[in-house]
Amino acid sequence: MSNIPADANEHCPGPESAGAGKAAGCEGCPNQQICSTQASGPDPDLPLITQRLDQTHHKLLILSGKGGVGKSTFTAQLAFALSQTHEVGVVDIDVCGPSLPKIMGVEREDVHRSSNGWTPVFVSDSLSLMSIGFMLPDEDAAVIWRGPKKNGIIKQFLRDVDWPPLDFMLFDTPPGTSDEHLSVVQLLRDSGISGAVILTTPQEVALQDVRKEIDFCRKARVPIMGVVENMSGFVCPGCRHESAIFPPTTGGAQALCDELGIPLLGRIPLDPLVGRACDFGESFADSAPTSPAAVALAEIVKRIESLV
Ligand SMILES: Nc1ncnc2c1ncn2[C@@H]1O[C@H](COP(=O)(O)OP(=O)(O)OP(=O)(O)O)[C@@H](O)[C@H]1O
Repeated sequence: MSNIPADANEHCPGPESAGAGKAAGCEGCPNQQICSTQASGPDPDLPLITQRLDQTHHKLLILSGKGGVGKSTFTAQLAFALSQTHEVGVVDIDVCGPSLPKIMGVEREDVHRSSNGWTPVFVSDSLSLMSIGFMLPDEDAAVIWRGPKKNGIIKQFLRDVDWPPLDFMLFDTPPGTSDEHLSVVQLLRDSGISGAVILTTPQEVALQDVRKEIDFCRKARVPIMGVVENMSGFVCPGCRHESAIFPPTTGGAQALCDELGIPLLGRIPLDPLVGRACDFGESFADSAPTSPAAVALAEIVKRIESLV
């Protein structure tokens, strides 16, 4: 069977078999968890998703091991930057903590339905967003859903949304490796994921979790585009002196990337203007184009464009 992972156990029954993840031969296999949580047999909706996304060129997952390292902020700012020259769609699959409507300045918008499906919310002519945040009765409403329901809404975002032709589709994910990650990997199995960008901060505790994300990508066969180190030093807006707020005691993301042979895409400093831009739903490349964070982001955007 061609779709048996290279690192699977010798007696792998096949990731789409009824016994996937549960058969005796699966014991101790590095892919056991991924296989046991997916439904057996190919999802009948995969051809519909592939058809919906056949005008979408590059699909990028934005991942992080820890929460609060700036994944949604980075996704939004990357989307703003790419949309200057490309058509960009963003899918917020952080189902229980959707923050992109606010960070992208469209929190009061509604999703409309037409005969072609749901219309995503347009942040600008070249930037659209789909998030469960648009469907909640109020901004304080909690989404408390188990895996199958999360899988259902992610599927709807891919199968039922009338996405325009896109150069980039970015997926903002929850921290860690959970139901949402497994769902998106399975749902994009046929249409393909171009790569994953992994966000971290310089502390060892965050870097340890990056190793888990890398392991997940390798098991799920998602190409790793590289790592972005966020909150990497603080440049004082007054004297421009750079301080290490989170000192990289073990060498930070650079040492980890060197060890694992993964590109470090760049380092974004802590910058109060970033927090401000998020609170106001703005692009900080527009609101503070000469700030160290905006300059660092621009370099990362160039690297990502060169890697796809
Ligand atoms: N480089 C930065 N400089 C200053 N503030 C930042 C920077 N990056 C992110 N922030 C701030 O850090 C906070 C957390 O960011 P964000 O919500 O993007 O993290 P997250 O990784 O998506 O969190 P979660 O995974 O829990 O959703 C936000 O208030 C954001 O404005």
